Amino acid sequence: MKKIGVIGAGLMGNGIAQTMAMSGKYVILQDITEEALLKARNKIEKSLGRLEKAGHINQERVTNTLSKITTTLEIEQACKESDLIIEAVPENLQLKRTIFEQLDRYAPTHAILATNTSELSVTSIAAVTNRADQVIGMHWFNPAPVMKLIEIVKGIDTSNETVKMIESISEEVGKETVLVKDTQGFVTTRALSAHMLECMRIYEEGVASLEDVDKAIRLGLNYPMGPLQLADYVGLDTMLYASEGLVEAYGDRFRPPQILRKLVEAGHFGVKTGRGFYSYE
Ligand SMILES: CCCCCCCCCCCCCC(=O)CC(=O)SCCNC(=O)CCNC(=O)[C@H](O)C(C)(C)COP(=O)(O)OP(=O)(O)OC[C@H]1O[C@@H](n2cnc3c(N)ncnc32)[C@H](O)[C@@H]1OP(=O)(O)O
Ligand SMILES: NC(=O)C1=CN([C@@H]2O[C@H](COP(=O)(O)OP(=O)(O)OC[C@H]3O[C@@H](n4cnc5c(N)ncnc54)[C@H](O)[C@@H]3O)[C@@H](O)[C@H]2O)C=CC1
Repeated sequence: MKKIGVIGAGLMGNGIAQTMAMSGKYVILQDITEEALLKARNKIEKSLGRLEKAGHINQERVTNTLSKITTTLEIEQACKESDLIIEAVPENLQLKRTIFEQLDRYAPTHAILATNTSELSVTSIAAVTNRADQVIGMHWFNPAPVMKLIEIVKGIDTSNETVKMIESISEEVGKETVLVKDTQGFVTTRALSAHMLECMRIYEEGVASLEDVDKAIRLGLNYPMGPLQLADYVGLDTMLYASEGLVEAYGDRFRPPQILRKLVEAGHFGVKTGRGFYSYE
């Protein structure tokens, strides 16, 4: 697999594009606005700069990586020569199904179509294509260039060959994998949601301040980030979208707390909008 199409250039799409390009893949990154593509390129440059400053890569690798990434507003363009297409648009089943219809139409017949969904049904997304055996969940973690895992989700019709190909390319780009069944929230989103939800409720009930809930989990349980800080980092909009599917599958235990709903209603999505649980302005 040499050419990778990435659909959606947001938080995850730009990190996935960067990771692939750093491993020598040619990447074509697609989004619906020039602004999103520009922002993505800036984020990639910043992230590469960080890695260079930390001594992990040299200037030549930065230049080389950037030269491997092109951008487009046309989904057909992102598909037509790609061996693997990774979708990273917002967490909405209908939107993803519409995108996959197009991926199936424009991608070469050999291409694998992967979704970065956090919890939606890979089987349902695959069902709109004529190549369900070549559709798979490839669930990355934020920040994609740094996090070590890819959670591979095998839909009902995903072939073993497709799983092997995705295991192989994940390893090639420096990631470890786990293989999971196509169930709502897989392993990681289900586990993370339960943890985050309880922490939000603890904060909402006034048991401790925002900072102290985060500090307790960070220092007491040795997590790299506090849960509310992590929620802002992931994006509160994405979390709320993800909660809808989890509530449908598992009921009230995943019902989002009022605080999350209100922040999203106010347009405070976390780091990406400058305000969430915390302020970043
Ligand atoms: C509750 C509501 C209802 C229930 C529903 C909830 C649904 C929840 C659904 C969630 C759905 C979406 C999430 C998902 O699908 C999966 C995820 O991605 S979950 C999030 C996973 N990520 C984490 O948990 C991150 C945790 N944080 C960390 O690991 C670290 O804090 C982090 C690596 C981000 C930063 O490290 P830190 O030590 O804190 O800071 P440094 O600045 O020192 O960085 C360390 C190291 O890493 C390099 N680096 C960091 N970021 C980048 C980057 N973007 N690009 C390049 N490099 C980066 C940095 O340079 C440092 O390198 P050194 O070599 O150590 O210098
Ligand atoms: N935020 C996170 O930490 C993680 C998110 N995910 C999943 O990755 C996917 C994307 O999430 P984020 O990158 O956080 O979202 P985001 O909101 O940062 O980015 C989504 C991007 O998709 C673009 N987009 C919207 N409609 C589109 C269309 N029709 N065609 C092409 N592009 C379109 C948007 O303009 C935006 O740039 C979701 O499924 C999410 O659940 C998975 C792992 C971690």
